[in-house]
Amino acid sequence: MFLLNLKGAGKRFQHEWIFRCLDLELGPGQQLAITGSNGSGKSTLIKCIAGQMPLTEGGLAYFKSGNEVPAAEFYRHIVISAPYLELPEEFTLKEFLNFHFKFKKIRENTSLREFVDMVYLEQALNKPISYFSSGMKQRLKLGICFFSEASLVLLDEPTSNLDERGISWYLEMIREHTKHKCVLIASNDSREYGFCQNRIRMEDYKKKISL
Ligand SMILES: Nc1ncnc2c1ncn2[C@@H]1O[C@H](COP(=O)(O)OP(=O)(O)OP(=O)(O)O)[C@@H](O)[C@H]1O
Repeated sequence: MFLLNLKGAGKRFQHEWIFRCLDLELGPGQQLAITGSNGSGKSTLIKCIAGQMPLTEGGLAYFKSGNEVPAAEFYRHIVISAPYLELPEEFTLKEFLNFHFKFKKIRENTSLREFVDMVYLEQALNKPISYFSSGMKQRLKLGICFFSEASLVLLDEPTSNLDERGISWYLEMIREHTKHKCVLIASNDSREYGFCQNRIRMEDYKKKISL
């Protein structure tokens, strides 16, 4: 059993509060859409939850089987796909997958062969990632999220660079492969998050301070 808990969370850059007073509690099988206009702080919140950026105030905690996970161990339970995260371009797909799945276990009963079929990259196994199209890179980033063993899946703009087939594929993957995970989606496109039971708008957590 996994639990993500944010209490009174706030983030400020210099003098500007991006969000404040944000409380969240999410567990397995729950999906949260983080919506808001450009620059409202969706990616900033995702980065804070991923442990890539510290909160300015408030608390962030993960619990696994009732025990709090130490901050230094968060990354073991999290997978993230975001436009600002780069893939190692000099690796071939095969080299990258062998490397990645050394650190994050591939989902039980899934082989590398099945993985590449699922993300329809079977023709690209020996191709350097630098030669991938932007859609191929996006399917790889998302596939890593869907097929790694992790309780918390963070997706920032998940269908960017995907065509209609890719978007249908994304929705099917979400349906079939995230049932018992906690999924957070930062997005402005309702097709990406229409299925989420929980939604927040970043504007509701914006409080500027005057100095
Ligand atoms: N490292 C940083 N230092 C200072 N300001 C930052 C930093 N990162 C983000 N910001 C600012 O925080 C605000 C929120 O940015 P963020 O990227 O989180 O928004 P967003 O909702 O994801 O936007 P978009 O929909 O355009 O992707 C913006 O005003 C941005 O300029």
